[in-house]
Amino acid sequence: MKHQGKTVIVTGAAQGLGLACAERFHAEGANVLLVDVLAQKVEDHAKRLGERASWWAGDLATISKPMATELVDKAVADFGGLDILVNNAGIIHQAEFVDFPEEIFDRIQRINLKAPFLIGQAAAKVMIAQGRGGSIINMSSINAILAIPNSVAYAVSKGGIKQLTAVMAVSLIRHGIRVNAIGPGTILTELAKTVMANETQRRAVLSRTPIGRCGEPSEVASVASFLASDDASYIVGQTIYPDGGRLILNYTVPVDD
Ligand SMILES: NC(=O)C1=CN([C@@H]2O[C@H](COP(=O)(O)OP(=O)(O)OC[C@H]3O[C@@H](n4cnc5c(N)ncnc54)[C@H](O)[C@@H]3O)[C@@H](O)[C@H]2O)C=CC1
Ligand SMILES: C[C@H](O)[C@@H]1OC(=O)[C@H](O)[C@@H]1O
Repeated sequence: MKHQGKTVIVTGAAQGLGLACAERFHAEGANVLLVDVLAQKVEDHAKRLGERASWWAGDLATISKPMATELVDKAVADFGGLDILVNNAGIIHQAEFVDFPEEIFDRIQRINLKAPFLIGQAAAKVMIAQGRGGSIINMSSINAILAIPNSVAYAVSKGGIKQLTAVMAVSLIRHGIRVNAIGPGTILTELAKTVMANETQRRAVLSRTPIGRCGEPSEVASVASFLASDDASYIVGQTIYPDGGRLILNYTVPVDD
C-alpha cells in the first residue's frame, strides 16, 4: 500500500479533515498518531482504528517547544520513527475587523500558525536525525489568498501558513524533507458549518464555486496522501487548492437550492 510502514502524525484528528487524513493514511498502511484537544474523541477513534493507531491529547492553544517535542516523541515511542506530519488543527472566529477581539486573534495565531511552526520544528529534527527524508503538510485555506471581511485572524493565520510552508520547504529540502500545504475551499465539516449556517454566506460561497457544491473531507485527505507520496516527489513548497474551482472564478454562478 502507498504508505505501508510509514508513521504519520495528524493534528486536529478528532473530526473533520484531520480525521479523514488519519483514516486515509491508516487505510494505506501507515501508523497514525491522532492529536487533538478532544481527548475522549481522539482516543475513541484511535481505538476504533486499532492496530497502527495511537493518540496524544493536548491543547495546541498552549503550544510550547516542550509540548511539541512531547507530541512528536510519542509517535517515535509508539511506532519507532516519524515520516509524515500533517499540521491540520485550526479554528475560525468571525467578527467585523474593527470589533475583532485581540485575545481571539492571538488564540487563532497560536493554534493555526504557532503550533504548525513548533510541531514542524520538532518533527523536522527527528526526520533529519533519521536520515530518510519525510513529508510535512500544513493545512492552509483558500483564505491564504482570498480575503473575507469578518475573519481577519483566520485569513492572517492561513496567509502565514502559506509562507511558513515556503520557508520550511527551502530550509528542509536538502534533508529530503518535502514541505507543502493544502488550501481547501469549503469542505463540509463542523468548522465550515458555522459559516454555511448563514444563508447569505452559504449562497455567497456556492455562487462562487464552479463545481456547485462544498467538498468532502475525503477529497482533501486524498490530496494529503498524494503530497506525502513519491508521486509528488518533485513538489516542494507548494500550496495545492482542492477548492472546486473557487479561486479561478471571477463571476458568480446560479445557486441550485
Ligand atoms: N472545513 C473547511 O471548509 C476548511 C478547513 N480548513 C482547515 O482545515 C483544518 C481542519 O478544519 P476542519 O476539519 O474543517 O475543522 P473541525 O472544527 O471540524 O476540526 C478541527 C479539529 O481540530 C481540533 N482543534 C481545534 N483547536 C485545537 C486545539 N487548540 N488543540 C488541539 N486540537 C484542536 C478540534 O478539536 C477538531 O477536532 C483547519 O486548519 C481549517 O482551517 C481549510 C479550508 C477549508
Ligand atoms: C470557514 C470557511 O467557510 C471555510 O474555511 C476556509 O478556510 C474556507 O474559506 C472555507 O470556506
